[in-house]
Amino acid sequence: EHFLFGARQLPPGPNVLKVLWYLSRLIYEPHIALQKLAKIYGPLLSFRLGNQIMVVASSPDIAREFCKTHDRVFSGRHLPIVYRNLPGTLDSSVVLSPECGKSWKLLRSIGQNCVFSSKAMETNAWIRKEKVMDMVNHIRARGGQVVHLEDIMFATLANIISSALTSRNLFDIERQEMDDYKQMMALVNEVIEKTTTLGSVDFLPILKGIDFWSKGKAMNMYRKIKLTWGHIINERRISNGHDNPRSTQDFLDIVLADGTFSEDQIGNVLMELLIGATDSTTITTVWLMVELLRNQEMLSRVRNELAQTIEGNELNESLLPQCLYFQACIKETLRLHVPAPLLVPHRATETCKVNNYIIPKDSMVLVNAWGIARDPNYWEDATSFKPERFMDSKIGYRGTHFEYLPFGTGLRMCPGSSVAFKNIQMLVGSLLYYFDWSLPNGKDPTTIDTKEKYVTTLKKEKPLLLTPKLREQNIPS
Ligand code: HEM
Repeated sequence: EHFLFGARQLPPGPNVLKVLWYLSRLIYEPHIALQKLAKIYGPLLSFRLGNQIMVVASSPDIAREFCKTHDRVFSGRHLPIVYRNLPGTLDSSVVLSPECGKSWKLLRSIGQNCVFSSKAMETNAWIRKEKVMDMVNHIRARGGQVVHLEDIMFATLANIISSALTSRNLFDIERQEMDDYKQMMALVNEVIEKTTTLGSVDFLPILKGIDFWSKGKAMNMYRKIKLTWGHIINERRISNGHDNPRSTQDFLDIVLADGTFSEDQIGNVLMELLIGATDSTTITTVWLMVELLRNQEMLSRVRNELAQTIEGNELNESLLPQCLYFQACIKETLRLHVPAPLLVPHRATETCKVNNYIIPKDSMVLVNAWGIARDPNYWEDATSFKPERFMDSKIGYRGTHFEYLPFGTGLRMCPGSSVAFKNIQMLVGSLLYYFDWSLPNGKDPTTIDTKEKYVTTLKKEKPLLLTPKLREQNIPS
C-alpha cells in the first residue's frame, strides 16, 4: 500500500532462539526482560511468540507514536481464547473489547455518568466516607492485633465500587471473616491471570480444536462470576429498579434499562469494573504504606501535613487535595511501583507504519510503562523513592507526560484514574490519620522488603502484616 512505501521491515528484535532463551523471564517478569531487550534492540522492538507478533515500546517517544499519533489504529485488544469461551463476553466489555466500537462506547459512557466523571465522584462521596468509616471501625476493633493490610484495602475498595455500581456491599466488613475476601480476591486474580496472560493456545492456533482446557477454565470462572452478581442483577430486574435504595439511578439501573445487554453480559461488565477498581488500587495503597513505613521522615511529614489540614476534625476528603506532599507520595508510588507495568496489551487494528517500520495488523503492542518510569534518561536517581520530585513538577497522571503513564494514555486510557487517586487518598489518609502502625514482634519498619511478584499486575510478594494502634487524639468525639 502506498503509505507503507519506503517503510522497512518489522522493528529489530531477538530471533526465535533468543526468545526461547528469554522465555521463562518473559513469562515471569516480562517488564524486566523487555527492559533488558530494549537495551540491546532499542526502544521499538519486535519478536515472534509462536504465531503472534509482539511489538514493544520502551521510550516516551515511541509510546507517543502508539498511543497518540496512531492512537486509533492501536486501540484494539486481543481476546484471549479463555475469554472467548466465557458466555456473554461478546459485545459487552470495556477492558477487553477488541475494538473501540459501539458497545465499548456505550458502556464507557454509562461508567462515566455513574462512576468516573467528577460529577459522579461528587455524588458518590458519601459512599467513600461510609465505607472508609467501616474500615476504620474494623481496624479499631483489632487494635493491637496483626492485620493483613491488602485484605482490608481490597474489601473496602470492593464495597466502594459495588455500591457505586449496584448500591450494594459485596462484603459485610464488620462481621465477615477474611476468608470471604480471600475467595473474592482469588477470583479477581484468576480472571486477571486467565484473561490477560496468553495461554499456549493463543500462540499456537493449531491446538484450538483440542482445547478443552480453556473451555473448562472459562466455565469454572463463569459459575463463580454468576454466583457473585447473578442474584443482584436478578433481584433488580424483578423489582424493576425498586430494590435500589437510592433516589438516583445507579450503573445497574442504566444498563438494565438500556435493554441491549443479557444478564451474563452485565455480570461480566460488573466483574470487569470490580477488578479494574480493586486490584491496582489495592496494590498502590500497599506500596504507599510500605514506602512511608520504610522512610519514617517522609511518614512524619505526611502526618504533619494531614494534622495541619484536618485540625483534629473528622477526615474530610474535600480537604485532601491541599495535602500536596501526600499527593506527591502517591504519584511517586505510582512511578516506582507501576501497578500494570505493561499497561493492558493493545492490538494493531490495521497495518501501520511507525518510525519507518511496518507494524502488521493484529500485532500485540506492549508499552513498558514500568521500564520508562525507571529510565535514568528521564528520571534522576530513578530507582529511589523521592516524592519531592513531584512537588514542583508539572508531571501529572492523566497521560499527557509520556515518561509517566501509570494509567496509560489515549483512547484506552484508564477511565478510573481520578477515582483511583481519590480512593488512595481517602484510604491511606485514614490509615495514617487514625492509627499508628508497627510491624509484628517489634521489627524495624525500615527493613520491610520491597520484593515484587508479577501476575499481570505487580504486587508485593510477601503480605504486609501490620499492627495498628488507635491515635485517640484524632477520633472525633
Ligand atoms: C491505581 C489504580 C489504577 C491503575 C494504576 C490503573 C491502570 C490502568 C491501565 C494501565 C489501564 C490500561 C490502559 C491502556 O490500555 O493503555 C487501565 C484500564 C482500565 N481501568 Fe484502570 N487503573 C486503576 C484504577 C482503576 C479504577 C479505580 C477503575 C474503575 C473505577 C478502573 C477501570 C479501568 C477500566 C474500565 C479500564 C479499561 C479501559 C478500556 O480498555 O477502554 N481502573 N487501568
